[in-house]
Amino acid sequence: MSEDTAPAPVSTAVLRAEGLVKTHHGEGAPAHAVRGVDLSVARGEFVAITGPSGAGKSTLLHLLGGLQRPDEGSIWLDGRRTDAFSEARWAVERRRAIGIVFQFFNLVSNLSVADNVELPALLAGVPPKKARAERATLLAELGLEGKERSMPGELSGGEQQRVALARALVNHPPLLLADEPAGSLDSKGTREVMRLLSRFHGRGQSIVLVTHDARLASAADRVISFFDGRIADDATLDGVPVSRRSGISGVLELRD
Ligand SMILES: Nc1ncnc2c1ncn2[C@@H]1O[C@H](COP(=O)(O)OP(=O)(O)OP(=O)(O)O)[C@@H](O)[C@H]1O
Repeated sequence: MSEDTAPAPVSTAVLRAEGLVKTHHGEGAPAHAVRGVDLSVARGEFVAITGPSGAGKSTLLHLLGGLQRPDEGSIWLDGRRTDAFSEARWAVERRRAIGIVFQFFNLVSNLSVADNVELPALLAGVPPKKARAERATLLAELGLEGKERSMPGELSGGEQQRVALARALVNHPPLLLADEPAGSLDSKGTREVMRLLSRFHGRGQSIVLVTHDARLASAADRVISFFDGRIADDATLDGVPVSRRSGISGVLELRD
């Protein structure tokens, strides 16, 4: 059996990482952004990762989503080992298994709202008619009916983030990664994002959310405090450390 097809150590985990290390080599001293992270996220779980600026939160999320490569460590996504994937294989995997939303939406500015949402479905091989139907359902659900023909620049920040959410979810990925999704929104937009994340979570969507915002983090059912490249604390919102809940010290086996 190749490493690629070997089963993940915890079969209920939608995401599992072991021994992740990432150092950035830019100008000046190397930045040890992620210094040895073990993490397991159960299917249907909503995990918030908080911590001070520069702690390494975004780097960790980028590693988990294949947007950056770890220097060391292993990642399993929905049962498949992904850390040795090529760029092309990662691109396919992201379309299938991960939705990602960012602070600044990253919509394609010269495509309409409808096309932005349909594009990932079409790229994944979904028939055009089905992609249109998925898009229509999601945009209606997200309160964006009537905006299909708008261009992203014609929408408010909150509306653009809702389009980004629709685009991230159009292929029904097992995992949604969100990096400061309300970071550029006002309080109304923040509440809206929080409500939507909670709603999708309520339907079983697994979510990993990086945020500075304690209000957003409070929508999650587990909060990881990240500090200096490491997990400093990991607890469910009822205050139970995840290691104690699972009966395993260190890391992190979650629910059945
Ligand atoms: N591409 C890069 N090249 C060089 N250094 C980087 C790069 N990306 C991040 N870093 C550095 O790695 C460290 C962790 O950054 P990261 O963005 O992951 O932290 P963060 O916790 O998400 O911070 P913030 O909350 O401010 O976004 C910082 O010291 C940062 O300057």
